[in-house]
Amino acid sequence: MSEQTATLPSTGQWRAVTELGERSVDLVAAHLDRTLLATDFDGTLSPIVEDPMAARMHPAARAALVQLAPRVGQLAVITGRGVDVVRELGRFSEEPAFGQVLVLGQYGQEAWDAASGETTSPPAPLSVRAAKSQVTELLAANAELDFLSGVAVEDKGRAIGVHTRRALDPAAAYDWLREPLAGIATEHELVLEPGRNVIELRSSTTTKGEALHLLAQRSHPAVVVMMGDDLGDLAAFAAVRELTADGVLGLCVVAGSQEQPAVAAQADVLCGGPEGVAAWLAEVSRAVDALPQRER
Ligand SMILES: O=P(O)(O)OC[C@H]1O[C@H](O[C@H]2O[C@H](CO)[C@@H](O)[C@H](O)[C@H]2O)[C@H](O)[C@@H](O)[C@@H]1O
Repeated sequence: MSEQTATLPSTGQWRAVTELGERSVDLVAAHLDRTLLATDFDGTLSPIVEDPMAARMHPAARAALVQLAPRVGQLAVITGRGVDVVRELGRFSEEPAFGQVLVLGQYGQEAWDAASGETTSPPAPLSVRAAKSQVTELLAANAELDFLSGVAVEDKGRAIGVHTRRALDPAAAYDWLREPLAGIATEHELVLEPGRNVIELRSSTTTKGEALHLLAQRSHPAVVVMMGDDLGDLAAFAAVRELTADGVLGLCVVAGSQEQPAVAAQADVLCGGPEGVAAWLAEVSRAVDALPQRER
């Protein structure tokens, strides 16, 4: 990690880390109608909370996106969540400004297109059911281990998330669970996806990087922005660099956190949490408003 990314900006602040990052606000504002603005949900738009179902988009991020969404080339949410859940938590259907948003869920396995109202969701393999039973048995069989108390299983249909945030000792629970969960994943040919206080066992090998490439093929953007905070976003940040090599202006905006410090190394723009992401989006929105009418 460079010196630039070693220190996180304070909550609600952001800092340019690269030369492109320095120009990020003006670049996106100037090319807004040819920008693919892609974002992760949890930890990026939505502050991390203990109960996954209590996650909500930060009001300042929502306000900025409502301003930008009707004018941006394509707004897309690429998330580990299922599309139905993220639609509900993000209240995307309620807001007319989000009428063109695309949501790619479960790392690109599911899709919801707000414009057509169409949801694509292939059937979930049965192996996930069997894996869930084994995880439940594993937790029950080790109930005497105090540090595991509070571990919760999230059923996402085609994946399960084993959450340690509310465990008595989150770090100990996470470390202990890694090996048996890896064994269960291998047995059922599932992918092990580590994240912030969560270990997911998922049935697809698709990545957020592949999802971002598909979006770019569809919208032919001049600028691609990916905003994320977690290990699952690294593939999308790598895709931004690949698209940059193909001549697109690619920007990685990282919602920095103490929980996942290594992700900061990918940043062109490093933000102090989702509040910092909201501040960067708000600045882009102000820069768009400041442009002469004919350039918007
Ligand atoms: O790709 P994302 O949109 O970032 O989704 C990744 C996972 O996010 C959720 O878990 C995370 O957020 C929770 C709510 O703030 C938090 O309690 C948990 O510790 C985090 O890992 C979600 O529950 C998972 O299904 C997503 O895959």
